[in-house]
Amino acid sequence: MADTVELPSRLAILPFKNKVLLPGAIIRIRCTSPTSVKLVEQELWQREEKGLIGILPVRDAAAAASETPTVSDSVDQTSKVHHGGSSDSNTKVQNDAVHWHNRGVAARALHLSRGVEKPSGRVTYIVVLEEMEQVEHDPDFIMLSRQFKATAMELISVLEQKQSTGGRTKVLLETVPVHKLADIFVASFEISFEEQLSMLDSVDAKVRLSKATELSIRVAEKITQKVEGQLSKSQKEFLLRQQMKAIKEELGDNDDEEDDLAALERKMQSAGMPQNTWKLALREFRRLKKMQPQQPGYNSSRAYLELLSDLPWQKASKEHDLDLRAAQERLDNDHYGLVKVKQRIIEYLAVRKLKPDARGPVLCFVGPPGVGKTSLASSIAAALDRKFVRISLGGVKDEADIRGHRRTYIGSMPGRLIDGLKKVAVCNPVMLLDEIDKTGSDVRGDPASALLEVLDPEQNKTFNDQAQPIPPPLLDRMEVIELPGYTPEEKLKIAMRHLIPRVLDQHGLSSEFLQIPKAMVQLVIQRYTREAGVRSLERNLAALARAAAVRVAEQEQVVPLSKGVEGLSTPLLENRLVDSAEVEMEVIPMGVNNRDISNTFRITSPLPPKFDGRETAERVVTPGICVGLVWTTFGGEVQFVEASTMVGKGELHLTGQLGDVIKESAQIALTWVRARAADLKLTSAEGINLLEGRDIHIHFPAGAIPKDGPSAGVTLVTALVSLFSQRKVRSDTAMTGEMTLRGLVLPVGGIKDKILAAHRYGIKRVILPEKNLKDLVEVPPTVLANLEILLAKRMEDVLEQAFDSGCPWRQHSKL
Ligand SMILES: Nc1ncnc2c1ncn2[C@@H]1O[C@H](COP(=O)(O)OP(=O)(O)OP(=O)(O)O)[C@@H](O)[C@H]1O
Repeated sequence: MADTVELPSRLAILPFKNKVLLPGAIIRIRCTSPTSVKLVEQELWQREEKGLIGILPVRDAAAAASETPTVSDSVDQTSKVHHGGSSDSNTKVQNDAVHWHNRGVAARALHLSRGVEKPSGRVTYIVVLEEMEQVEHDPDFIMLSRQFKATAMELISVLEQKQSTGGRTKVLLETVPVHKLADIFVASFEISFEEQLSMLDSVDAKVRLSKATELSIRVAEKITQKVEGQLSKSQKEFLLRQQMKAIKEELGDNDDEEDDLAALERKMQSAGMPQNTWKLALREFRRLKKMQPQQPGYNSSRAYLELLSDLPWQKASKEHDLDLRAAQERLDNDHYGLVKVKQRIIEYLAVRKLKPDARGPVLCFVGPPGVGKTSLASSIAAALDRKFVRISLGGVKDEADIRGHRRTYIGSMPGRLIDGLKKVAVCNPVMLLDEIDKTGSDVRGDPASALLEVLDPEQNKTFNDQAQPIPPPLLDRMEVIELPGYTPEEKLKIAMRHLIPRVLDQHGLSSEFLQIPKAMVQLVIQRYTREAGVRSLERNLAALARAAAVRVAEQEQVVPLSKGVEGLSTPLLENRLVDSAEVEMEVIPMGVNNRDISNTFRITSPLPPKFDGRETAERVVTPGICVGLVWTTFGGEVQFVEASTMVGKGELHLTGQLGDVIKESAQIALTWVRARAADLKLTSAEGINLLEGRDIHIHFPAGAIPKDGPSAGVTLVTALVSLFSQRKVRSDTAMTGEMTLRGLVLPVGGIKDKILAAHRYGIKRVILPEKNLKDLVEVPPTVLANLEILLAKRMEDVLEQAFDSGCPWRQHSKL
């Protein structure tokens, strides 16, 4: 820092061409003109102590041309002016043409060196000058200085991001008195001559400080603009923040950022994090406090801490003493049937009651849609008096969706499980991970492995699964509970006891207003739905309720109506069922304005029902078509197989959504039939051997359900034999089973579901592998009573049963 010195009343003036020595700055100049050399010699060189000199800017001729008379080329002249005076350049200068600025600074020579140019022998001086300045003690000045220092720090950070120049400048910040920094900074900026002059003209150091702050912000902005893309946005933000900060400080407002951080800290403290998490959070918080909001990582660090504070570390649903009877009642009230499943749940609850900290099982519900997997999970939650959260994993391909992103990743988000916990806001919910089988894996990692970690440790979770491949190690951690499809009788009971009351309630109706008779529900089940679960049934019932709601609402407005009013017999339910129906419904008396306004009515829709039990008969009209029973993600399904043939090279073509296993089965079937072609004497109506020089095309037409699995073997052979022998298979018969190349019929899975499907389609006869006999115990007797079950050991047995007149094989072969 320059010492404070008494300035002499007269000072020699050195002109400074197009440059300004700003207060606080240090500058190195080279004096070459005879006048300035003389001045330096007199005023500085020949003195013993460090000399003082005045520095006054002068305008270059070109720069001044537009506004002032031409100045001499050589402005390197000296003049004597009163220090600090605002002497008028027009009156005091020797040469009128020179455009002297009216304000300058007093400078002290820090260093002098003399040189002699060769060969001219001209003497030159190099002078290092420092502006002399008085130290201020004004509190406002000190405040402004500090404010400037903060801005300077920010500017340095911006510079650091651009280039690594921070080190030296930072040292400057530490060592140079704050009030001088402004001048030094401004002196180093690339600003216009005019701006420099304006700085110089600000004699008041406080004004200079404010100007310097402003300039620093502008310079930072300029740099920011130069820095490409995304950075510019964050830095602009920073600049705005700085400006806001400066304004706030000016107004004496509290700093927002600090307030925010203080609030975050309070939130963290009250979140009740466990010790190790708390330590981690605290470390992160300290890091955050040191960061500038525009700094990369600030936002993600903050979001992370916010999330940690938001998680329900301590908040739990209160655990009541488990009342097993009440839990059983609850499960029974919510769900019809599902005896085994409910029993398993009660067992689990009993174990929990005896050993509350026991590691609970992860239950994995497997079954077709609409069989109550989700609602059962929510019942478990209700029975446990806990909150319920359903997390859909369908379509998750990225491990980060489960595990969460790395915190430092831009736009990072917590995983779905943590997100679920945050939403449910308690730490002990019943969590349903829905559609776990629908997760896939790709380059972004394997969600299943992340799930494995999640499910392995102490947590009790309920799992919803639709029986597509789940990696074995993951499946290993779960207890699989199957929920098969329902029989029509079970569906009827579910509808009467559960679905109808719920649907009515959802539509603002009650059984007082609307009664849907049993026969009608049966009709809906048989003719309008063909599903393993009850979702479509529920939708149809809801459609009826909506129709009734409209009518009830209309009646409320258009009263009074007497009994038997014609208006009510209009096609109320037309188009209300999924595809309309011929149904009867009763709206029983209800009171509106104390009057009975309703009655019974009948609706007849001209539209045919969706399913009428004739479908299989209609489809199995030509040879080559056969009815198979398959297992898909929708439970058991009836599947039509169509085989046809055309001239070709004996190739096999398969179409439909098929898996590899079915393709293999088709190859085996064809090989088997070919091997027996001679015995079968398979010829077309025209007497051509159908296997010679012909391509075979097999198509699986129904729906867009991907089919895989081996259970189509016998169906494929039957379809081929039917095609080649040109004989129709029985349309009331469906079959399932795999077979070997030698014709042995092998058992297959999903028998119960397949039989339920056959029953839904109105099929009367089912051909099963003999070894599947044991599976029939699972099939409800009401369903079995309506079916003829035929057991097959060899392929010939199947063929024997599939055709009206016995096996074409037997007719043709000697076997
Ligand atoms: N046994 C039952 N008793 C009473 N209601 C049932 C029963 N089974 C299913 N439901 C009802 O059927 C509807 C569909 O069930 P839910 O949504 O739980 O099926 P889901 O098996 O989870 O289907 P998805 O696999 O497609 O999610 C729900 O309203 C549910 O309450």
